Amino acid sequence: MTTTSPARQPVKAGPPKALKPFNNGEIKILLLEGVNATGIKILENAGYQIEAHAKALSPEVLKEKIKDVHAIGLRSKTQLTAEILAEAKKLLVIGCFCIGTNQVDLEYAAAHGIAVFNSPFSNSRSVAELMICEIIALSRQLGDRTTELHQGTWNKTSKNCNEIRGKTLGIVGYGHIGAQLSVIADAMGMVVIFYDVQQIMPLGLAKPVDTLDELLAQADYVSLHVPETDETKNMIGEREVNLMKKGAYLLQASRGTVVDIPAVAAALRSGQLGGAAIDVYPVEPFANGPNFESELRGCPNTILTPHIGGSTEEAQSSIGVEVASALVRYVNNGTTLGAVNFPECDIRSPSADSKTVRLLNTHHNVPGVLKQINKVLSDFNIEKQIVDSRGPIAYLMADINVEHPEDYQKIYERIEALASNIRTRLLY
Ligand SMILES: NC(=O)c1ccc[n+]([C@@H]2O[C@H](COP(=O)([O-])OP(=O)(O)OC[C@H]3O[C@@H](n4cnc5c(N)ncnc54)[C@H](O)[C@@H]3O)[C@@H](O)[C@H]2O)c1
Ligand SMILES: O=C(O)[C@H](O)COP(=O)(O)O
Repeated sequence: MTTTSPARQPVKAGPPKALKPFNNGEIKILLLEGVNATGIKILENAGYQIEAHAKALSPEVLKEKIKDVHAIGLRSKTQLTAEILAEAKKLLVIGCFCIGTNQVDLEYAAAHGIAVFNSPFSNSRSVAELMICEIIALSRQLGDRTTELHQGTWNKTSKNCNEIRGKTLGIVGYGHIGAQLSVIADAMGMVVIFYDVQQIMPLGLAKPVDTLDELLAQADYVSLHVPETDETKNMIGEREVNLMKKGAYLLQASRGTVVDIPAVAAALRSGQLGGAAIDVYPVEPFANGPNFESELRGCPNTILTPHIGGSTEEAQSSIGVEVASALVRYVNNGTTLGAVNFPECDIRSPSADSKTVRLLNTHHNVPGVLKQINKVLSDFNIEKQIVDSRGPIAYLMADINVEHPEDYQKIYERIEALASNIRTRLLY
């Protein structure tokens, strides 16, 4: 006789519980630098109180405004230094509605239990397309021709104007943008080489080179796509420009600190560089207006753009959705997936009919912490728990079954009182 074991029944899960903050009251969020309407809508639908500004705020005004908010959304201009963050006593989370996060003191934020999210690749295609446009524009001296004609000068010439087909593009930093640029340039018949500190799979016919110097010596066009770090500061200066082929072109849309501007301006004026397209600067004006000073102004065949690499409707719209959704997930559920300065944790939502309370605890990553936390929680049934660490900080999410709402305050106070505590939240 054969027996068949009964089919394993899935545990019935009801609709997920919409968790509410126990100790934060109404969530207030400050949005700066024209965060896209797609993001604002998601935050409005979450019921948050929103104050949105089209521009960055001065540090003095920001210091005041940040005191009262639980979340802040910004782009590349707003500098969230330790000094400014020190004023932000209620701040839970920062959303960088862009790729770069160098404008935020990430370590200070993590040490104070503030998670930071960004949009790692929603504007990569926009930047890559601008680079392609500029490679051709530099090769045909379009900037100079259009300026001359606007001034009434007809200057029909083919001197030093070239096709890009068969020319060598050297990409420095083969990440999201560099790789995207590589694919398009390859399809347009360029020879692509790249240099990256990591070993990355080449796309199409692209080939890695071992050193930056090697790339500079071989490329007709050098395009920079590295982040701002101590190592990339002034990565392209007088020495590097002189290693480039005479008449080669430089494209810079990474971060302003990566290029030594006076060295590049001198090379453009001497003819060592045949042209440059620069989108980012060591110091960028605080607001739009006639306020841009640079040695690059007036250099030959030099395209200057005001940090617009990622400024397309498509990029801004998807960044709005991506970052606002991450903020809502963190505030409402405690999920840190995608955080750039926090351990990444997530647990399944409890069902709507449960008596689950979710504990979120950022703590110092030291021995014995979990023993202390679980001592507090041991009076209750822990349904799920996850903890992860990143350097000196750790983050714990725990769903606990709590029968009596009067126990919420007790749990909160006892966890907050632990010496290891950085920040505690309860959602119920
Ligand atoms: N101009 C704009 O509007 C605009 C828009 C988006 C991004 N950016 C900037 O572009 C840069 C690149 O963005 P991404 O999304 O491609 O980043 P990414 O993190 O995907 O890629 C960066 C790459 O650079 C490499 N790298 C780091 N240090 C290096 C070094 N010293 N030498 C060589 N390679 C190094 C990394 O290994 C990585 O592969 C960032 O600084 C970002 O802020 C500017
Ligand atoms: O980091 C980025 O994504 C770019 O520098 C674009 O920044 P922005 O959103 O301030 O234009």
